[in-house]
Amino acid sequence: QPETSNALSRSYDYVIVGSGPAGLTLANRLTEDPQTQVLVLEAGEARLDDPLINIPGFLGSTVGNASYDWLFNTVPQAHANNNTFTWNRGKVLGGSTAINFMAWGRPASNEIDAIGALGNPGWTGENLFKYMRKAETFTHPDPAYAVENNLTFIPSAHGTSGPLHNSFSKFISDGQKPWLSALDALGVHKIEDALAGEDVGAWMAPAAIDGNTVTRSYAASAYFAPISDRSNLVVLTGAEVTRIVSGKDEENGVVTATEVEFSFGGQNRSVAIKSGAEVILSAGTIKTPQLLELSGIGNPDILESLGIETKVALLGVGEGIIDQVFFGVSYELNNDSIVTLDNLRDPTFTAEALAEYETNKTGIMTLGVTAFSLLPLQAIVGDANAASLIDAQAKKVAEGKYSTTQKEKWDVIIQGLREPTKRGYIELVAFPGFFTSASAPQSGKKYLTFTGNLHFPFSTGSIHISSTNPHVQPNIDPHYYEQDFDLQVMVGVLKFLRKLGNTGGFKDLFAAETDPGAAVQTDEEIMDYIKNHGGPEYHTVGSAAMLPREKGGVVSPELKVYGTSNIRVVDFSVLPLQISAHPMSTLYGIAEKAADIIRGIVTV
Ligand SMILES: Cc1cc2nc3c(=O)[nH]c(=O)nc-3n(C[C@H](O)[C@H](O)[C@H](O)COP(=O)(O)OP(=O)(O)OC[C@H]3O[C@@H](n4cnc5c(N)ncnc54)[C@H](O)[C@@H]3O)c2cc1C
Repeated sequence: QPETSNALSRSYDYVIVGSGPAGLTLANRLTEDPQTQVLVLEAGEARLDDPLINIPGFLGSTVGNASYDWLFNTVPQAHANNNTFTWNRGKVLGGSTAINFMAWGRPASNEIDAIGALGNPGWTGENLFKYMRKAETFTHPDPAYAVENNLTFIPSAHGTSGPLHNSFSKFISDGQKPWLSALDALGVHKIEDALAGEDVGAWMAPAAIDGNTVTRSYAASAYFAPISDRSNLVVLTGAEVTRIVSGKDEENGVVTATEVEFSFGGQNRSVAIKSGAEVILSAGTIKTPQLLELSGIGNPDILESLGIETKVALLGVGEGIIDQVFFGVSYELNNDSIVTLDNLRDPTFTAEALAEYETNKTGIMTLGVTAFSLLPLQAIVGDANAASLIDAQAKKVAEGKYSTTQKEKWDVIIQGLREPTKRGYIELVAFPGFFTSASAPQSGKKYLTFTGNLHFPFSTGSIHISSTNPHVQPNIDPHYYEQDFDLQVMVGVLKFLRKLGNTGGFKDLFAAETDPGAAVQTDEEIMDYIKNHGGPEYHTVGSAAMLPREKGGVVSPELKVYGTSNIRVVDFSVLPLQISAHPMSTLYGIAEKAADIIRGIVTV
């Protein structure tokens, strides 16, 4: 942590807001040139030595803890029984990669091609995969362990020298082991490697765990710690950016950032943006649109109702957000000797597990989630039901009074739904422990939870400021289940998960379904369960979408905010469409690509 006054008396070529996977990737790559001066402003604190972050088995333990988590909330959701939902996000050096579940995945290549086809030249699956590989080093598993656990991979799909390390979990619970065979019995077949460009099927996934140190590999440990002594990089933690100050060229109307304001130690501070320098917003899907609006970039109606002068009228800021949702079905295991995360509710067990981890780097404290699958809708509800659901939704989209851009985005989902071998739609995961919320786990019992994750919801919402106070969170309104299609699909998913729980090795392992439990049977009861006990998957996109300006875009394919000369957005808010995978790998790839665009190594 540098002396603040020293840090602020220097002049910078890039001021990066937020130290998540995008912010720190950029900071690392841009400071490879010793002449380039970079400042990162991060609202959270650095916790590089924190065992709750670093030890994989503690996954989930910091979620909900205000020392690590922004703890945002949605507004009441009209189509989800008026419930509000907590949106957890990392407020710490490394952003959400410090608190996340470490699942390492990639979308199908054709999903990125579809984003390019919306009007973003240069954004293709092939090109972005190159950057995703650049970001990572994949440690091969021990061959015998790989055979025993069906851990397969295609070497060419993985990076060999990037900062972010990933590997297969060294611990797989016996509760998860029937995964591939039970899904196979239901017609969902194993694929060799879901990171190689096609991801429909079932697989055992790697996690963002360093294969050598067996610790979480995340933005701060991977992209910051190894280069923290670069004299041309300053990272200021506990610095919450509140606004970008800008000037406007009267002749061409282009806006140029001149200053970034932030609060630090209870005081208002600012850093000047010198001529030719840039501000890069990497504050994540919630805070990035908030900062744009507070800085006068957004919908004039919203800005002016709060007395904010409009610098750039961009109607797309905070619009078109898409949030993936999930719910769980939990089962009590009939064999108490199976080790799951439930064991960690027992302090004696945890102490022993930690000792084993410290000594041997084995046992449950090395755990990553591992058992994944991605299914087309047809595999969930059958061909005929899928066809009639899709046809009805396609008709609704074609005939509805929606904007042309909205229809174009939804048409991409519909086309994907009609190509079940190319595009997955629902992710299923086997989580080794109790991971539902309708009831509480019982002491001494072990559980396995299946999650059903809707990766391409039609429901689309917004994030906008409701106050000029930067410390007041914006109104987050994802419009969960506004499109009834999403809910109908999720009902089918719950029924499918129950079928899975009654299949093969799982049937023999499960004593009883805990949540939702036998009392929940009719479609109405299932819908209520999903609305009351499902929740966000923490993967929101779209609040500063990369699209042509006339389509409601906020940033260009170079990730430059339209109407500005020196403000970019590089984070998950730029994606105009959802992807089928957990975001991290894609995000590191986007930031690696952005670094090359910014340095002029590639044009897009
Ligand atoms: C609980 C949870 C579990 C997840 N599990 C997985 C998983 O298993 N696999 C996976 O791939 N992805 C997972 N994700 C998602 C993944 O971590 C995020 O998609 C990704 O980190 C988003 O990156 P980002 O840079 O857009 O934002 P973030 O990672 O959220 O980073 C934004 C950073 O900006 C900072 N910031 C925000 N506002 C300001 C401000 N005004 N001033 C200064 N700093 C600011 C924040 O504190 C934060 O450090 C999970 C996320 C969560 C929350």
